[in-house]
Amino acid sequence: MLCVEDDPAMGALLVKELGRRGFGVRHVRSANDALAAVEVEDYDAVVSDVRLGGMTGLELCERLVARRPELPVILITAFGDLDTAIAAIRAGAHDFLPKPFELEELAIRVTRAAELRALRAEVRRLREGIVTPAGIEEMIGEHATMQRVVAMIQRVASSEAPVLIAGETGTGKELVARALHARSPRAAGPFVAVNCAALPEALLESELFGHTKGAFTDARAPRAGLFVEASGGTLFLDEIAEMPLALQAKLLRALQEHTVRPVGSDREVAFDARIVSATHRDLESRVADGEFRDDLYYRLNVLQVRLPALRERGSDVLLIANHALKRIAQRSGKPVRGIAPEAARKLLAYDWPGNVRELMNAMERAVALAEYDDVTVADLPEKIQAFTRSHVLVAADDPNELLPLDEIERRYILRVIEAVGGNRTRAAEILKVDRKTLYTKLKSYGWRPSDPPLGAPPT
Ligand SMILES: Nc1ncnc2c1ncn2[C@@H]1O[C@H](COP(=O)(O)OP(=O)(O)OP(=O)(O)O)[C@@H](O)[C@H]1O
Repeated sequence: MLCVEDDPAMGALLVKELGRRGFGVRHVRSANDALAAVEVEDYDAVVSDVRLGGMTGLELCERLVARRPELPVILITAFGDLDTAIAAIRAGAHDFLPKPFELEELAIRVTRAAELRALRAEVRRLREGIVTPAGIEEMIGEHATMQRVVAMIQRVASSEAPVLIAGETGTGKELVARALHARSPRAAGPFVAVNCAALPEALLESELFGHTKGAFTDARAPRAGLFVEASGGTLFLDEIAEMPLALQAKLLRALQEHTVRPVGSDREVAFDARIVSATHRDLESRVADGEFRDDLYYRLNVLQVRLPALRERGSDVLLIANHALKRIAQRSGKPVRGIAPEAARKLLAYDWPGNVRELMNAMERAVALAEYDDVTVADLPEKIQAFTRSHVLVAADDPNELLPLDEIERRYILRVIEAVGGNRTRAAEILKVDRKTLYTKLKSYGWRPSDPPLGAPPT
C-alpha cells in the first residue's frame, strides 16, 4: 500500500505497524510524490491524510480516482469533521477513517479495500475475456452489435467455407479477417492479404495466380502467386468489389476447381487456402447493376460477417478512444491519460464516416496537441468540434407529423447531403443509390448545381 503522510514520525509509525501486520508499505510525504509513485508502481490501496502540506488529500484523491479508477483510496479525516468526511466520499474515496484510529481498524479497512481492488480487476479481466477472446485481442467493443460480431467470428472461424466481411470503410474488416484466421485450424499457416483495388488488372492477375518466367516483360523469374502462397492458411481478398469483371471469371473458376492457372502457363496448379473477402460496398447492388458476377457473389458470400458502423456502437467510441489514447501516449512518451468530459461528449455525438480508422487518427492528433493530462475539445479535429446533429427534420422527429413516403425520402436525402457536407459521391454511397439517381432526385427538389449550400433544404 501507499501511505501519504506529511508528518515523518506518523509516517514511520504506519510503515512499522502495518509492516508488522504483513503489509508492504511505501511512505511518501506529499500528494505530488504519491502521484509520481503510482505511475511507477502498482499499489493495492492508498491511505492518505486529508491535511497535507501543498495539495490536500481530497485533491489527491480526485486525481487518483481519475487516473486509476480501480485503485481504492482511504482518507484519514480529523475527528468529528463530518464535512470533510462527506467531501472525501464525493472526491471518490473508497473509505474514510476519523482520527484518532486504531491501527487494527486501519489494517482491516486496507485489507477490505485491497480485496475490492482484486475483485474489480478480476471482473475486468473476465469482461475483457468476453470482449476480446484469443485472436481478437485488438478488437475492442462491448456494444451488443459488436458482441454479435464476436459471436459470429467464433461460430464461423473453424469452417472451411468462404466468408464475406461487409462493413463501411475503417470498421475493422481486416481485423476480423485476421481474427478468423487466428481462430481457425489454419492458424499455423500463412495469412496472405491482397487489396484488389490497389493494383491494375494485369498486375493483380499475376499477383493472385502467379506467372511463368517470361510471361511478360518484367517476369524474369516464375512466381507462384498468392493463392498458392496462402496454401495451408487464409487468403484475404480486400476490396473485392473492385475486382475487374475479367478477373472475376478467373477467380470464380479458381474457387470452383481449387486450382489456378499462372499467367503464361497452360498448367493448373492446386492450392489449399481458405478464402475470406471484404468490401465496404453493397455487393448485392453491384450484382444488380451487372458490375459483379452473381455466381461469384454466392461463392464468396457463403458465410457473412457484417460489421456495424462506429456510430452504431454507442459508448464503444470512448472505449476504443481510451484504449488508443493509452497506447499512443505510451509510445510517444506524452503523459496524456484521459479524455475530458466535454471532449468525450463530442466524440459520442460525432457520426464517424471514417469509423475506427478516423477515431484512431483523431486520437493520434489529440495526443500530439494535448497540453494537459486530458484530451480537451480543442485537441479534436475542427469538424468533430463543430459537429452538430442535423437540423433537417425527418418524419420520425415529430411523431404527430404523418408524411407521404416521397416527402420522407426527400427530407432524408437532404439530411444525408447535409451530414456529409454536400459531398454527393459520399451521400450516394451512404444512401446506396448511384450518383445519377441522387442527382436526378436533387434536381427534382428544385436543386441546381450552382446552388450553395447543398445542405439547406429547399423551401
Ligand atoms: N474494434 C476495434 N478496436 C480497436 N481497433 C480497431 C477496431 N476496429 C478497427 N480497429 C482499428 O481501426 C483501423 C482500421 O481497421 P481495418 O483496417 O481493419 O478496417 P477496414 O474495415 O479493413 O478498412 P477498409 O475498408 O478501409 O479496408 C485499424 O488500425 C484497426 O486496428
